[in-house]
Amino acid sequence: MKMGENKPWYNDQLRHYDLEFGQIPRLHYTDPKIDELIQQNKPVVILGSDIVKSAKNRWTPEYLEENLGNSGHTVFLSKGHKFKYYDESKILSRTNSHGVEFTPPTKKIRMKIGDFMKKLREWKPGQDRLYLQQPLNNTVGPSLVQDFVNFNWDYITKKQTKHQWGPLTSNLLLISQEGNVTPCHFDEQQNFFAQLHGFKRCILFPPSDFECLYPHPVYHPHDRQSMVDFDKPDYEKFPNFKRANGCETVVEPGDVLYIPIYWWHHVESLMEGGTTVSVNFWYKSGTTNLGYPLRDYQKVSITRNLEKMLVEVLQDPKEVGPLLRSMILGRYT
Ligand SMILES: CC[C@@H](CC(=O)C(=O)O)C(=O)O
Ligand SMILES: [Zn+2]
Repeated sequence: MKMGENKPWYNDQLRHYDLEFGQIPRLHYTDPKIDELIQQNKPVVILGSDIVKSAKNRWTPEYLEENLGNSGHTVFLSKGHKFKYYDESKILSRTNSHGVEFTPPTKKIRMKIGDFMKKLREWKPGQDRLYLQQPLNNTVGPSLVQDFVNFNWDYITKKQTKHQWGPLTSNLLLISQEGNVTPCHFDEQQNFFAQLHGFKRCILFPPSDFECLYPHPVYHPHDRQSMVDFDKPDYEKFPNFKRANGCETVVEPGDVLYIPIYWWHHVESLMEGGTTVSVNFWYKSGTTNLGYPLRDYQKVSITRNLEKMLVEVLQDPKEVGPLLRSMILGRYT
């Protein structure tokens, strides 16, 4: 079905990209195919579950303003609609002493929820955009704690156990201004991404699209982020981007999207769709029993470890390319 038909949004609320995307399966939570897909490390949208029923459409921006607590939260500011993540610890690292100039694309500040909501209400085009991204912790108000306790932890924990995931590491609360984009990246955790208010378009690519999405080097602050600007792809620098095999869905309140570990994902709050609220559940991956042939995400993990070791031992990132070329050209190619 074309995106947007018989749906509470319109196609022109979706940003336009050069690629065509398949559809991520959307299955009722009782469908056994869900476990098959999770086992295969493939994405699926879980429908009609009560996983976050206690927060679905209840965690509205106004309710959160009342109940999130007054301790101040992490807010990112951006000049444009993109909020590209960067690892602050890698800005100052030694390997960057080789003149890798890095200007953070967003500003990270702490803001009280009341100020954040006021800024959202008064926002004018041309002003910095805002995105609140705060791990849920014990500073939230009692009403939110109750809602959180009332998530369907039985269902979630059963999935975690059945698929031998590691421990839950965090739940990131996301309050996004309409139209904001989190550009394409992958995480090294399993993720149940729950949509609570408003609509978000999620475009996912398999780990095997590594060669099409050109991640920054591991030592770079934008490690795990794609170098390709989806709004204006540079096909000279990134020719394989046109071969990327994306699939997409628009998550609605109550939907839970399984974003498998090492899967690339681009997330956008629909334009003119109002403020959106999501919460994710990040799990460490379980112990990897290496079966052969290796899975695509296992190969990505191996290349990352290799890259880290080479940068560490060579010290100068500019030596990694020549060394790898001399090692493989004419011998493994
Ligand atoms: C972190 C922000 C992003 C979600 C995501 O990347 C994740 O849950 O891993 C989004 O919703 O804008
Ligand atoms: Zn992510």
